Amino acid sequence: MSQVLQGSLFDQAEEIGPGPLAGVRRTVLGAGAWIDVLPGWLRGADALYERLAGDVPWQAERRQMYERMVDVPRLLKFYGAGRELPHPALGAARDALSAHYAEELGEPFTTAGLCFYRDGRDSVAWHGDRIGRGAREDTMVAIVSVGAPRDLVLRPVGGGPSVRRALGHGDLIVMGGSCQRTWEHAIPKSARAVGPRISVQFRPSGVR
Ligand SMILES: O=C(O)CCC(=O)C(=O)O
Ligand SMILES: [Fe+2]
Repeated sequence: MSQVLQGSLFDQAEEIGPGPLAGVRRTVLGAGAWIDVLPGWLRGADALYERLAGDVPWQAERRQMYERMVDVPRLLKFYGAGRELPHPALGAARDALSAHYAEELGEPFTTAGLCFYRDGRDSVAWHGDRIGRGAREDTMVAIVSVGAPRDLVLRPVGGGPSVRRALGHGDLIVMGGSCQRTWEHAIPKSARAVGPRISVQFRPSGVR
């Protein structure tokens, strides 16, 4: 077993890679939206966290917010279709998801967006992934999380009860159906001392 895995309470797997998808559980959110969740899908998640934290050329970005330029509160790296991913386990995960959802999605997952939440101050504000086709069409966004758990919260556009899932340590969540149009999602800031988390979002081409 590699040095990096020793002392891990969560994940003693020697191989880094996706497990079977048979255990994935669907929750129907309503308005044509659903989420599929499979805790601990990615084996060796602690080791993968270490590799991605160290190897990915993370980028700090600034974005216009009204009149001001502000720091994006997380680090980012986007891999477009056909680009080599920073660890082979991510390609294996993408391909396993593409195979599992082939019939329902009708196209493969092709891109990988990576986010690095350094601590509880890093976050993603409420949004749907609507830069591309997700604004008009049903689609899927599959997210694998490594590192410490952070809450992903979903709420219906226009109000209603929210849905919360703590994601880390190799957990999978897939947002599907109308989820990007009819629901919003966020990773809220946390006042608690939370460890770092990396998420990998797989999307079909043209969804962003
Ligand atoms: O980190 C996550 O799990 C969510 C990221 C997200 O919603 C996005 O990048 O669009
Ligand atoms: Fe998103």
